[in-house]
Parts: sequence; C-alpha cells; structure tokens
Amino acid sequence: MDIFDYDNVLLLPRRCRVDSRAECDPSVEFGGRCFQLPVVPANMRTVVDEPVAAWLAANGYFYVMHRFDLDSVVFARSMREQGLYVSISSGVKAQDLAVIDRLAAEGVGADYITIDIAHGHADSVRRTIEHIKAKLPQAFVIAGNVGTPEAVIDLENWGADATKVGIGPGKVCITRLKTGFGTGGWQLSALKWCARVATKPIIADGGIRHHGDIAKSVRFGAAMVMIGSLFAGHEESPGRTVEVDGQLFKEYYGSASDFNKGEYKHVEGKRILEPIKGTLAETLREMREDLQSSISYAGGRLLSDLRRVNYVILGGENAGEHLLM
Ligand SMILES: NC(=O)C1=CN([C@@H]2O[C@H](COP(=O)(O)OP(=O)(O)OC[C@H]3O[C@@H](n4cnc5c(N)ncnc54)[C@H](OP(=O)(O)O)[C@@H]3O)[C@@H](O)[C@H]2O)C=CC1
Ligand SMILES: Nc1nc2c(ncn2[C@@H]2O[C@H](COP(=O)(O)O)[C@@H](O)[C@H]2O)c(=O)[nH]1
Repeated sequence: MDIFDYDNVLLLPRRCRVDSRAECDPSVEFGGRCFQLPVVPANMRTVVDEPVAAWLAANGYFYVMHRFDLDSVVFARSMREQGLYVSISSGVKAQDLAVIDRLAAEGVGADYITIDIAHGHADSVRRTIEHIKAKLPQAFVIAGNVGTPEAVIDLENWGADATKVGIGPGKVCITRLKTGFGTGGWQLSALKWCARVATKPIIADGGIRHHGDIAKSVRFGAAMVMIGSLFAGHEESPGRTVEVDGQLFKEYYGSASDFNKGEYKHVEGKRILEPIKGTLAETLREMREDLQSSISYAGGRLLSDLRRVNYVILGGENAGEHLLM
C-alpha cells in the first residue's frame, strides 16, 4: 500500500473542457440535500455555534453543530423555527441516548446526526446507531471517527449512512503522541484505503491545511471534508479573541483538550491561537473559486470529475506516477 499525505501528493491535469472556471460546479449532494461545497466546519466549540450553524444552513452549506455544554433539543427546535434543517452531534452515553429520545418524543427530530467519538469502531457506536434508527428512522446517521476499512465496513453494516475517517490528523490533535495510534501523517492514504471498501459516503476529517487539499480529498474518495483550523479564527468564530503583541488571534482548541473538557483527564487535544482572518463568507467564496479551478484542471465540470485524475507521489519510498488504467 502506498503511504502518502496531503503535502506529498499532486493531482495531474487533464485537457480543459470549459472556457471559464465559472462553468465548473463544486456543489454536492449529501444525505438528500444539495450543498454549495463539499466542506463542513468541524463540530468543535471554537469553530461552530448557533449563529454560525444558522448562517451556514440558510446559505446552502452543510454544518454539524457540536455537542458540548449544549441542549441539542433546544438547538434543533430553534433551527426548525427558522425553517432550517437540523444537524447535530451525539455521543454514546446514556445522556446522549436520552437526547435522541427527547427529539423523538417532542416531535423535533433531526435531519443529520453525527456520532462523534474518539474511537468510533466500537460497540457503543453500534448501540447508538441502532437507538437512533429505532427512534428517528428518517435521520441521516454519520458515524466515526475511524481509520481502517474494517471499521468502515462494520459501521456501514451497523446502519450508518456515512462514515467519518480521521484519527489524529487534526491540527490541535495529540492522539498520536499520547497513544501511538492514528492516521496523522498518512490521512490521505488512509482515506484512499477506506474508500476502497466504502459503499456509502465518507467524510474526510482533519489535516486540511490548504484549499487544494479539498480537491485531493475528493480525488481519494471523500464525499464531504470536515475542516477545523481553516474555519477557526474568523470574525464570526466562537473562539475567544486574544491579543498578542498588537495582533489579534482567536483560540482554537481540541474537543478532547482540557480547555474543552474542563479537567485534565484523557486529554488528546491542545489549544492554539489562529490569526483572525476575515469573514466566513469570504473564505467560502475563495474555497469555491479554488475548487472550481481544481475541477477545471481535472478536465471536468462537476466535482465528481476530480475522481478521474491521475496523481504523483513526491519524494520518499512511494514516489512515482500513479495512472488510472
Ligand atoms: N478525530 C480524532 O482523532 C479525535 C477526536 N476527538 C474528539 O473529542 C471529542 C471527545 O471524544 P470522546 O472522549 O470519545 O467523547 P466522549 O467524552 O463523549 O466519550 C465517548 C465515550 O467513549 C468512551 N471512549 C472514549 N475514548 C475511548 C477509547 N479510546 N476506547 C474506549 N472507549 C473510549 C468514553 O469513555 P471513557 O472516557 O470512560 O473512556 C465515553 O464513554 C469528540 O468530539 C471526538 O470526536 C477525540 C480524540 C481523537
Ligand atoms: N485527536 C484529536 N482530534 C480532535 C480533537 N478535537 C477535534 N479533533 C479532530 O480534528 C478535526 C479538525 O482538524 P483540522 O486539522 O481541520 O484542524 C476535527 O474535525 C476532529 O475530528 C482533539 O481534541 N483531539
């Protein structure tokens, strides 16, 4: 198996089929809805809050609300009152299953539920999927996080409608240092490995450092790409603003950091400062333009055309050209 990551793969251009990049369409269907881009801000407390979620939903983007110190039922009801779809996160504990029960009993429901735990290849996730499917059968269930084909196969067989791949590639992740496990450093080839067996959509989660990494994720099998650090640090981002030597930053911390947990227990995340970088709308516009360019370099018009391109691995033992034949 080739081992590579975002920073040592490049996609190879194919003959252009458009006269303008405006003809390239980066939209994607996911879970029965069409979204403007195949990207979703990470369900982390310093990346998304209620106003950001509502703005994304109202403007045709996918969002996943986080699940920390939040009443997901109140959140879901408020989105419904605004005529917006509901996309929440769930853990696997008794209190998380009780939230599902309340969503069902109070008739609020949910359109997307992301089961989001550190080691998602677990019986607790199977039980949670089964619980959601029994109580809210219409909900589109995303389960993770995982990093192997065996896990993707199990989650799909347990009823997940999509799986989320990425253990430890995140910018504020310290899982590989603390545990010795994960896909950090080879996330893109882990995605490729998982996508080979997947029969349902995959969300590639973590490790995106440049807009071109979105196209690379799609090339290697992602239907959707979850991004934390590139979405943290915007004017609307919920992280606290911090001034250092006259420059403004926003804090970005891991969901498994002591900053998020409120205690130093099973810590697998850290806190960093992201320079403040304008509005979310500006970044999403630039992502759209860059993805339109990516599609044009792929010789295509649609996002799915990215899947057809060849690629090269730069440097190292796996270096070489990889042709689709
Ligand atoms: N993508 C990634 O690489 C990672 C992401 N995270 C994020 O951090 C947040 C908190 O995650 P998490 O602590 O799982 O969520 P929770 O605190 O909700 O814990 C979920 C449940 O899974 C158990 N659990 C957690 N890790 C393991 C493990 N390695 N083996 C067996 N059981 C486990 C916990 O029990 P107990 O605590 O008693 O073990 C708990 O019962 C989530 O948003 C998650 O996505 C965290 C780490 C890695
Ligand atoms: N190992 C950990 N991973 C975490 C933690 N909090 C979030 N995450 C994951 O990171 C991505 C975002 O990655 P980025 O490279 O785009 O910044 C996020 O979606 C989670 O999967 C954590 O505390 N530890």
